[in-house]
Amino acid sequence: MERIMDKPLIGVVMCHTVKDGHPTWVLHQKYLDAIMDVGGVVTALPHRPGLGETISHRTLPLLDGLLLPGSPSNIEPWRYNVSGEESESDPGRDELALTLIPQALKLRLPLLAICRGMQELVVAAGGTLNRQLPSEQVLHYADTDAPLAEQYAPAHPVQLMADGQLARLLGGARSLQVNSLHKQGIKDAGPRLQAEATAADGVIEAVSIPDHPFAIGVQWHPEWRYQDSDASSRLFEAFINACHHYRKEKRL
Ligand SMILES: N[C@@H](CCC(=O)NCCCC(=O)O)C(=O)O
Repeated sequence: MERIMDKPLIGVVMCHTVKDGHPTWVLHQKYLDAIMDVGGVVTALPHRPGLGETISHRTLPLLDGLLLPGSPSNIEPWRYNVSGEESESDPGRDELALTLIPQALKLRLPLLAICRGMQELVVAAGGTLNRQLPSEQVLHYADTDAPLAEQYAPAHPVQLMADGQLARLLGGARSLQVNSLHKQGIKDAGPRLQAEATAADGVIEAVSIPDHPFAIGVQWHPEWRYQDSDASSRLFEAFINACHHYRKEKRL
């Protein structure tokens, strides 16, 4: 039987919002359930502008993995050298995520980045975002008034790169139907990232850092009813396996 101390500890970056006038931390339970179901334990990472570096340095040594979840908020465009205002921002999250990611990459700490999280991985790795994806060829954004099951239903296919990390991890799959709840997306993945999946309009929908044990970002939401999808289950299991491995190596 697995001992308590053998379970990998996964840090999950929180989202900040204002609810009924109260500054509030939010995180959909589905992200935490997926991690705990496959054998991890989670610790929430709230943040504050100005404290990103400190939080990063104090928490990373304790972690065996990092999950960057989705969020309705957007990364402020100045973070990738684009001018303009961002009305749906979460500056503390930008700061923490963009501090944690380079350090996690250096430590070879496993990292799974979902939707906004994948966009953070792109920006941290020197890439840029398209702030408003076109929707003529592929509809990337679901109607937020629709029932959740409809919003998170498979929306379009992505082609997986042959011999890519993701394709390998998904048992050699060549394509995948994915849900789609993002208005922004990758414009230029930058020099460090490997494209792992692409939508029919050419938008890169999944990336990885080559030569890293597990640094994968997906633009879709594998955590949504992950048990019903072989691909999503495999992704979370592979992530936790990498976290187990990291933990073991760290303790040697
Ligand atoms: N705001 C960004 C990122 C989109 C995103 O992360 N959506 C998540 C929706 C809520 C969830 O299920 O966690 C964009 O619009 O591109």
